[in-house]
Amino acid sequence: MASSSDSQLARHKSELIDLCISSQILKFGSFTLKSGRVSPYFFNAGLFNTARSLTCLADAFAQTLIQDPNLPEFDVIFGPAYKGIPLATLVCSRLGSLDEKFLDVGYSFNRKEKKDHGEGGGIVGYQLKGKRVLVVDDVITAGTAMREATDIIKAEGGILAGIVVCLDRQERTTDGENSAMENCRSEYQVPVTAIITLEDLIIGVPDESLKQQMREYGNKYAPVSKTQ
Ligand SMILES: O=P(O)(O)OC[C@H]1O[C@H](OP(=O)(O)OP(=O)(O)O)[C@H](O)[C@@H]1O
Ligand SMILES: O=C(O)c1cc(=O)[nH]c(=O)[nH]1
Repeated sequence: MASSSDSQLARHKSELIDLCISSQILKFGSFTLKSGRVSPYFFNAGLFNTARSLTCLADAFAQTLIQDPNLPEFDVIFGPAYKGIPLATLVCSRLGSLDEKFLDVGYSFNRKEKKDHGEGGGIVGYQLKGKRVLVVDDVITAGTAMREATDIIKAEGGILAGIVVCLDRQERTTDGENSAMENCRSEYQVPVTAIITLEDLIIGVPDESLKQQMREYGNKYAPVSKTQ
């Protein structure tokens, strides 16, 4: 069976894709997304649930961040609830162990429901006020979750520094013609990066009929510039 390591993808991408396929983090069927779109594939980052898979994910985030010539300076890594929470923790810890210049970088996440006892509030971890914030998340589809995350950062007095997601599904926003990633770039004017894209996933998926279903879905929700 061909694996994505036979392709031209960078090693950290192909290893991640192979893991997603072998661990069924990438699933096939019919899935209703946050946007209401019905997708024939689903990336379930909740299944990065072992030390082995988290190590692979941490490697992929770290490679992507460290190799990025446009990597912004940041003080805090923010992961939106829920699936962004372990990602922010993981990436913060991995960067600190790779380079001591990251040792004082903080991590933080929001609560989906505010807590009104104990320490209270909506943010756990490093406070964002006046800090340069890098957002990490599992997947971007129509960009709603990213807007919610950037609104939280703004409301907390943080300064958005950049965005890194594990998977860019390369879809357009629900209310426009541009890709959700492009929309973030132009709206926030910060570096916006993904470890892997739908195109990368299609390379890694061995089954021709699944590849075709992913292409058809991708075309249906592609940014308008890409469909012309
Ligand atoms: O770009 P979008 O169209 O917003 O879709 C992507 C978002 O949807 C999911 O979050 P969700 O809030 O569903 O789930 P979670 O609580 O499992 O993280 C996913 O984790 C992304 O954050
Ligand atoms: O758009 C979504 O809601 C979504 C897509 C996907 O592939 N994985 C996920 O967790 N959410």
